[in-house]
Formats: sequence, C-alpha cells, structure tokens
Amino acid sequence: MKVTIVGAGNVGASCADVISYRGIASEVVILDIKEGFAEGKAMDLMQCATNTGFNTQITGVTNDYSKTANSNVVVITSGIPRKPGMTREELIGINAGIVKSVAENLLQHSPNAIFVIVSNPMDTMTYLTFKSLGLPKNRVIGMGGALDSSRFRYYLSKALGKPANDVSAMVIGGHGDTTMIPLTRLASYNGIPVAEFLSQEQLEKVAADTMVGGATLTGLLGTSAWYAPGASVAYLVDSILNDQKKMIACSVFLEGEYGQNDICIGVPCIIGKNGLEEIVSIQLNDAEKALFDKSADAVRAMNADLKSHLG
Ligand SMILES: NC(=O)c1ccc[n+]([C@@H]2O[C@H](COP(=O)([O-])OP(=O)(O)OC[C@H]3O[C@@H](n4cnc5c(N)ncnc54)[C@H](O)[C@@H]3O)[C@@H](O)[C@H]2O)c1
Ligand SMILES: O=C(O)C[C@H](O)C(=O)O
Repeated sequence: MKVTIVGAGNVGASCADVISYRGIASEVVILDIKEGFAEGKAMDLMQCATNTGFNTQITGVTNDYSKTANSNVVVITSGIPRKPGMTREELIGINAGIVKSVAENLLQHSPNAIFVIVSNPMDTMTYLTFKSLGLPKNRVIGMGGALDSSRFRYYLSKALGKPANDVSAMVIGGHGDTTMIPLTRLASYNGIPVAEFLSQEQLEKVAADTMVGGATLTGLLGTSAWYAPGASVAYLVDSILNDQKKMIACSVFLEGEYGQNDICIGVPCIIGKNGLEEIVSIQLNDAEKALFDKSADAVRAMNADLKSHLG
C-alpha cells in the first residue's frame, strides 16, 4: 500500500516516521516544495530502518507529483503552522491556496486516493478540498478529532492518576481553541463514567485544558506540535489501509447528520478501506447539542472566507 504525505515539515515527517516504524504502509512518498528537504527527511528516516527494524520504502521528492502516482491514501500537511498567540484560523489566507493546489495535483496522479487533510484551519481546509475536488464524501477526511481525543484522554489520565490507555473519551466539533467539544459526560475509565472519580471542577479543567491543548504546546515549543499530530494521522491512515473500521472523530461533510448541512466538522466516524464508512449518530444532550451548533456556526463563518478559492 502506498501513502503520499505532502509537506515534509514537522507533522509530515513525524507521520512518515510512525507509518514506517509501525509497518502501516509498504511505500511512503514525502513531497515538499522546498528543494531537497523531503529527500533529506526521507534519507534520515530510511537510516532508522536497521535500528528500528522496518521495511517500508520511504522516498522524498521536491514537487514531483509523478512520484506520488497511484497512492492509496494522500495526506496534506503542507502550509504554515501558527506561532504563539495566534489562532489556527489566522492561517487561512496562506494555507487555502497551498492546500487547494496541492489537492488538485494529488488527484491528477492518484485518482482513486482517499484524502486526509491536516493543514489548518483543518475543518475549513477539509471543506475546501471536498468542494474543489468534487469527490464523494467518503474520500475526504479531516484529521483533528483523533488528536484532540488523545489530548482529552491524556488530561483525564493525569487527573485520574491512571494510564491514558485505560481512558476512553472523544472530542467532537471544530478543531479550534473555542470550537472543540470534549464529551465529558461520555468519557470513562475502564467503562466507569469518569464523573465517579473526578469532581465537576476537575472535569471542567480537563475540558478547558483539552480545548487549548494545541495552543499550550505552541506556547511551549514556539511552533505547533508534531509528535501527537503525526501519530494521530498514522492512526487514521492505519484504520483506512488495514480496514480496521475504528471509530475515530473526523471532520467530514455533513448532509443533515447532527442537524448540520454543507459543512465539514468533527463527528464520530467509522474509518475503513473506503475512508469514511459511516457517521455514527450519538444522542447529544441539550447542552452538547447547543455547543455543537455554536461550533458549526463558527466553522461555517470561516468557510465564508473561501469565496475567492471556490469561485
Ligand atoms: N489537524 C491537526 O490536528 C494539525 C496538527 C498539527 C499541525 N497542523 C497543521 O499542519 C500544518 C503543518 O504543520 P507543520 O508543523 O508540519 O509545519 P512545517 O512548517 O514544519 O511544515 C510544513 C511544510 O509544508 C511545506 N510546504 C509549504 N507549501 C507547500 C506546497 N505548496 N507544496 C508542498 N509543500 C509545501 C513547507 O515547505 C514545510 O516543509 C500547519 O498548517 C499546522 O497548523 C494540523
Ligand atoms: O495547534 C495547532 O495550531 C496545531 C494543531 O492543530 C494542534 O492541535 O496541535
């Protein structure tokens, strides 16, 4: 199976690292616009093979889309990351043009690929890709919820003092500091609701920390995070390539689901060999529903900025 990752920067390279290390794909192509950069990342990663014991073939190319031909999955991480103090939404002006042209190039060479969108603002970039390529909705998937959910589980595990892998929890809604919705009511520690162990105040702090999880890391690192984002993309790609049918919160095009239309936003999805295989409908309570509608309003307002790109 072949995966192309566009953008050999922090997230793209980290994603290639996890995909190869875990043997998720037999072939990975990394493409970047910066001369020699992807080639260097691919060479560095390939020199891990004998020490970590993987057999994936990683190739780096400078803007040569012919090398991406017939990929099963393509991942778009190209574009600029935010700096401390910025929101993801401020990246739209630069990233929209990059994502649109990259997506069109990829489709020309891999007409059957499933598209995974990572560049920010991710929900808007997913909507742009979906609208400009005209693909069926199962083939355009935005990655954000997998990462936000892993952060939610991390913060819950810290509050509980228990391993994150014993915690089950999901974040839906937009992938933004104020738009994501950690589903605290449904989070559990080994099947037991977390509210059995944590106070309302503790749960509110966990949710608040989760929502600004990306901003916190950006403040600490000076640019946005990459290890957990790269691992989250690899997790999603694994579910597609190996038809795992995992339930992962992803940004996908809604046509009435969760009461929304004409928007890409995070909802629980079954992800398998056809990409998005099912949107899972869960019963939100009134408060969660109100948050979801508010989140969708904010994401839709961002999408309005795409007018010049969607003609
Ligand atoms: N959805 C998420 O959960 C999530 C998580 C982390 C980062 N991100 C986003 O992913 C994007 C990348 O982040 P990063 O930290 O890897 O940034 P980075 O600057 O390290 O890497 C971006 C790479 O894209 C390349 N690039 C720019 N224009 C290109 C083009 N037209 N064609 C090919 N390559 C091009 C750059 O040369 C650079 O190497 C950012 O927009 C960031 O906000 C999203
Ligand atoms: O925070 C960012 O800007 C990058 C990414 O969306 C993240 O959540 O790590």
